Amino acid sequence: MNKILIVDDEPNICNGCKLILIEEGYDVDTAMNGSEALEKLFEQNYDLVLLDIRLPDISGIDILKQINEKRLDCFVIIMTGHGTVENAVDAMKNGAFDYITKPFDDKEIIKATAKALENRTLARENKMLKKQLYDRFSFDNIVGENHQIKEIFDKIQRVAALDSTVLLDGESGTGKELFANAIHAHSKRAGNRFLAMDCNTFSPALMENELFGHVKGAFTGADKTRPGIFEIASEGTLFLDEIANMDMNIQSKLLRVLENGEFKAIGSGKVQKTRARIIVATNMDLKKRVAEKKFRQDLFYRLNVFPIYIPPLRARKDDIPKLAYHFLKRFSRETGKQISGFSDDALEMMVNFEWPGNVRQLKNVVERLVIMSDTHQLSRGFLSDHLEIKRKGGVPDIQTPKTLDELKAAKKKFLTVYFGKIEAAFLSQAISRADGNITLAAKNAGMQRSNFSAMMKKHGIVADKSSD
Ligand SMILES: Nc1ncnc2c1ncn2[C@@H]1O[C@H](COP(=O)(O)OP(=O)(O)OP(=O)(O)O)[C@@H](O)[C@H]1O
Repeated sequence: MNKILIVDDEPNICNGCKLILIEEGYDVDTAMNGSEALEKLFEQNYDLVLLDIRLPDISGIDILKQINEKRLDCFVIIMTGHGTVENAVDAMKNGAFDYITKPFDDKEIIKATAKALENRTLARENKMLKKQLYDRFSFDNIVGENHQIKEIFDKIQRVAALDSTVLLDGESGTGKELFANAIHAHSKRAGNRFLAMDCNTFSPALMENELFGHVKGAFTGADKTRPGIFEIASEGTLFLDEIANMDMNIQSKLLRVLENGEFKAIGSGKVQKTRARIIVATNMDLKKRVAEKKFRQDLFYRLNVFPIYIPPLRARKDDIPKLAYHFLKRFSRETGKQISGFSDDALEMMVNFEWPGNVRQLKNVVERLVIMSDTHQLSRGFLSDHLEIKRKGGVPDIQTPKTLDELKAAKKKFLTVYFGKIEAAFLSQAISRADGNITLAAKNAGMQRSNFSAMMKKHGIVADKSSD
């Protein structure tokens, strides 16, 4: 039950308000002067204080200042009988949530109280969400004892507080998105949105639309104005993954955003401003892309203000046992299995494995082991069966390449044929698990709906509109 303190030297007001608010189901206390009010405030926890601005001993403003100083977790509504704007403005400046002018009727006091308490609940939830976000991406949940990872933690802590652009560079699965999230969670933007976008998934036209939005009538089908993520994430953080694949035309638009925060929605002549913090990631050598004229040099310099290199897992083998145990604990908890650990030779095998898919691959292997295991300890034999499946399975029917170009073509074919199949299967499974509800499927898969839909489009998967 919400607890309220009414502070007023007029007994009629104190008792009258008390009766009204008790009727409304609140737990109400009163104080007839400033020192009694402070005594009660320091002793008990109140959700809301209705505070008269003029008291015989201490002014309401001074009490308000004490509430702020002592960081008491309550909202304050100032009651002023003198109705001057100055009093009210002064009170609001000192952190009061609202003010009401005497004389007020029952309805006014009930409405003001309900509004303040509703806002207080929201503020509390927001604080809790911020804390959850912070805990999730706190360094305790990012495993890394290796000195290179510790240096990354240090860099992240330094850069998080600023609004600087960060470039995360590392192979796929090394944790770039996890570190981007950690930067956001440790920044002053933590209470605002973190939006991620994969530049690989979108065609240039879709990408421009997603980033900058469009105005009504900008193209066929644009039946209403829709904001892009630069507008939506203006107070938050925007994570652009696989930046090396960004279309050249969009690269120049991104450069403008980075230089002065300006952009234009598709079909609009109006320049808009964004304050979004930008974090980008790449698993390609951006300098090489610049040399190949596939990436703008000026954009590269703009993005390279604060580069963070995340080494592949094989270059930080000392972290493998810790990571393996971290995931073992997590998946054992999730599946309710009692698995005490890995045998020594299983751990040794893991440490010596190359992990081309980095931490993501290790995580997936441990998840599979936990699901399949019926024993208390995971042995080397069991592990090797599950690593072998990966190695034996899926060797594609591609002739051994003789030149570098053929090797590149083979790699492309391999990715298109095999990874495409995995991507399509992943989408179908997610959609069917969510009974055809695309929004839910995207949410469960940990993706933004727009990214999910773009991936569906790429594979020609059509949504069952009736169920979404
Ligand atoms: N140091 C770590 N501690 C705990 N979990 C980690 C760590 N590094 C990565 N992971 C986990 O591994 C998975 C892959 O990480 P993430 O998606 O951040 O990689 P990425 O580099 O962004 O990959 P990609 O380039 O393919 O997008 C995620 O589930 C992430 O939570």
